[in-house]
Amino acid sequence: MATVSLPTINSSPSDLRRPNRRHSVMTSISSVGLRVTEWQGNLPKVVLAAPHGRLWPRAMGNSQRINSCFGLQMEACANSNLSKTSQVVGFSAGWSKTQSLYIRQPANCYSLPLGALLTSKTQDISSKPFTGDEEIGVLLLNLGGPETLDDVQPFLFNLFADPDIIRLPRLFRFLQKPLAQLISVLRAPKSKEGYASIGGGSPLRRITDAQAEELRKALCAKNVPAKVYVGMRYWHPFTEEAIEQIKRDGITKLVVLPLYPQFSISTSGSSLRLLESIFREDEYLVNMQHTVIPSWYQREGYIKAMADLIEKELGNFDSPDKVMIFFSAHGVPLAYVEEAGDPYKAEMEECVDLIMEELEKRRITNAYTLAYQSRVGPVEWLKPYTDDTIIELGKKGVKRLLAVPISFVSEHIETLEEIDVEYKELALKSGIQKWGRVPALGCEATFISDLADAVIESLPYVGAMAVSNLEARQSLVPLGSVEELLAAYDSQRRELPPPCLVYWSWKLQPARGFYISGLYCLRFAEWGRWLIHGLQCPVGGVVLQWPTFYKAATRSVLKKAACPRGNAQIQNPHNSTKKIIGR
Ligand SMILES: C=CC1=C(C)c2cc3[nH]c(cc4nc(cc5[nH]c(cc1n2)c(C)c5CCC(=O)O)C(CCC(=O)O)=C4C)c(C)c3C=C
Ligand SMILES: [Fe+2]
Repeated sequence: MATVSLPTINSSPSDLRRPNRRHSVMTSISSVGLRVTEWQGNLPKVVLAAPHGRLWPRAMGNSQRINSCFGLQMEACANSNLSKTSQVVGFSAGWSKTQSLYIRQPANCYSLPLGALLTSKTQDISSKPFTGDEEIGVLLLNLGGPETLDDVQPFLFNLFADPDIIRLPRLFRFLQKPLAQLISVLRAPKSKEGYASIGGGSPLRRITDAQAEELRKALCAKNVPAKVYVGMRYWHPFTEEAIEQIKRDGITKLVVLPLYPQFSISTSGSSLRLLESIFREDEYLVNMQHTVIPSWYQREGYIKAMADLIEKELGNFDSPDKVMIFFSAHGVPLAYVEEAGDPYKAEMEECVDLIMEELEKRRITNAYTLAYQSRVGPVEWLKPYTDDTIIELGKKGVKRLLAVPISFVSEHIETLEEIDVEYKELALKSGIQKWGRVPALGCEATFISDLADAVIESLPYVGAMAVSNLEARQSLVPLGSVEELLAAYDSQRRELPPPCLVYWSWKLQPARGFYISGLYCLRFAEWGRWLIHGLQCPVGGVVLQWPTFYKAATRSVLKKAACPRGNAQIQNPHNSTKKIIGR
């Protein structure tokens, strides 16, 4: 349990007009899924992202999920008189692989009163036009794609230069750009072939621009005039360009909406980290009120829109009920999920469950499966792989397959080339007789309207004061400012079991009498990496960073001590003092 101090927030009309960084921090605290569970004296104890029902095997399904919904509900009721001023927040951020960062409203809770709140909240807000001094902006974050074949290599360079895509140990970060240059040059020919086969470039910019325009119209129709911006991570229009435009337009309230339904460190996480660094350096942005909708795969509108598309495509098969529904998600390296705690896999599995539940309500009970595509490089990625699964299904005698791209809402190279060409060919070779593919959502009306609702529901929390109505807060989509979102994300990694003892002494006497002795300090750092934070050097007092040298040894010692993911108690070999390293 760690505590952080938060500034006291006093609300006044001028505070509301003039955005204040502290407000933004407070908003995010309320938005990322922190909530008061009990009172310590007159201070609320706020717990981050309580466990919620997810990933129950479908056979266990509904009853257990509903229990967890009631858990949320009961807490909400018990604490509905939350103070407007919070000064100390205790983080108790238990994290497991199947937990996600944010409190969310499982879709099958919509029939509960909490769900009713969600709907009425949206209506309340949208019936009042947003007028006055506020300039509302929505920033859509996306990956970006090369528009011509000449763009392919520099696009790939930008992608591989991102430390959230190729995650090097800190000591080797200086190699990031040379490595990105090398990999991008080596990969460019293969990628160019792919882009050439889909018309010479990625359609992503065109589609995302169209989505932005449709979202603007949908917001306007719901009485919320807003400007909608597109910020791409690896190609034009870059996020930095979008931010410049946001400043020129004098936006005072910004909703950040990644166009990835599920959160991953490598996609939304990377874009948010970039935003965090841009925000930090810019006076205007530091003071601009903002909030983030980190993932939205569980929204009813999105789930229904996906189910509509699947239902429609099933209709194109001769025996729709005999079709295997094949969800294919973009993969990530396994270490992202297993070591870095990326919620991507858990969110993906829950998303598939929710879509299948929606289909079941429509009496569509087809067999289905989920696999991961598009792996790059030599490391292990999330399994099962799409290609292996197709071959296996063919062997098992499956004859009809409907591919559903699930991690992305626009057509792009991985739907148009990888699924439509490569996987289809593989499927036909493997014995599948009829192949179909669900289109990406694009500008589908139900989907855009739901995105607009998500934005509208988030508006009261953009730079708002601490929220007094916890139930209302919980009925919203999960939100948070970039800064706090990431802080919460990181803090969860550091919630560790009790410490165990680790002792090392290390001596090195290289040439020229240079003498380093004593491993001094070891800690379990963010992203699940073991980092050694310094080697004491009696000669000259130099502190060296040595992240990888002891990694394997550390693991094995901690494993022996039955503390495989615990924090460590370090004994200084020079003076026998002990130090608990961790949070
Ligand atoms: C949820 C979506 C995505 C995740 C997760 C993701 C992770 C991820 N991707 C790479 C490497 C590449 N991705 C490439 C293209 C690409 N990736 C996504 C989405 C996700 N990536 C999209 C939508 C696109 C296509 C954009 C377009 O131009 O249409 C590419 C380039 C294409 C190619 O050469 O295959 C690479 C490379 C990694 C390493 C990664 C996780 C660590
Ligand atoms: Fe990718």
